[in-house]
Amino acid sequence: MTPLLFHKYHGLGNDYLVCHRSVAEQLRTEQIRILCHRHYGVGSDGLLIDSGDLHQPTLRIINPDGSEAEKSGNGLRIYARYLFDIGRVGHESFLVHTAGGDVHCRVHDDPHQITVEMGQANFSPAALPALIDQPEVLNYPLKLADETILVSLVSMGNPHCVVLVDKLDLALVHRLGPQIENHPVFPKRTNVQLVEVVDRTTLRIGIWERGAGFTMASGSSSCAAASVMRKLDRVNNRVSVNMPGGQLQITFDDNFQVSMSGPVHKIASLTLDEDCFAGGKVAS
Ligand SMILES: N[C@@H](CCC[C@H](N)C(=O)O)C(=O)O
Repeated sequence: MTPLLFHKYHGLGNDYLVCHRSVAEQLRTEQIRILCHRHYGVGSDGLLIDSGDLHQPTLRIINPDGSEAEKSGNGLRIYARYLFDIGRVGHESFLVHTAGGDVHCRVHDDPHQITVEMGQANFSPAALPALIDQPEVLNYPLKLADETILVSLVSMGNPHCVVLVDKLDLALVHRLGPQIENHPVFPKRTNVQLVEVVDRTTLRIGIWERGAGFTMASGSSSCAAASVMRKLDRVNNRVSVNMPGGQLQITFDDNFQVSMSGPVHKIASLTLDEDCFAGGKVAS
């Protein structure tokens, strides 16, 4: 049996455990839930699985509820830094395969700083998917249990539902997040962002992640929120996105190709004790 070796990193407080495919293959979904649990396990906002392919880095992203995500912005920055730390890449730009599309990553001279070319923001609801028969969904009235809110949809390779608010209130993120995440219009659920426009170069966002809940930061959410605000002409093509965990820089070209830059820090390398899986059961 391969030792259960993990490497823990965070990007602005959005924390992930990274492991090799041979380690992940030993884990059942229920065990991943325990591993990511903050009391029964090591605790993380998800698991990043490295294919170990020396020629073509390939990343799988597992949410803490055991579901699989197509893409993750902070996950990609962390994966890039992990590949740098183990000597598989240097400072040159390199390609990573994800289920949500190929991206280019670059570790800066200061290896805490990483840029990911996240690909093109896709405003078609079919891309999320969302069951709304329109070419694009901007400020669409979505009916919730007790209210109707205006939402805008975008796929960054993974699904996002963006809600523009006058003033960001994190309690509202906790109240609306799970309702929107699990709304029947989203057959594969969705990530959710509440967005306050501070000015044409600055956003504040609160995030509710699919399969993870409230998180301190999210890279794909920052790209999604900035893309929708760009589409609505509320921001310029360079935007600072502020989250409870800190700030990411997002830039666009004229075709909505999105670039994201921000920090990553390593927390620890650790070997999991199998006893971890004997002591807890996490609700699915
Ligand atoms: N934290 C991530 C997003 C992770 C995946 C997401 N929960 C999903 O299910 O799509 C980020 O930084 O982008």
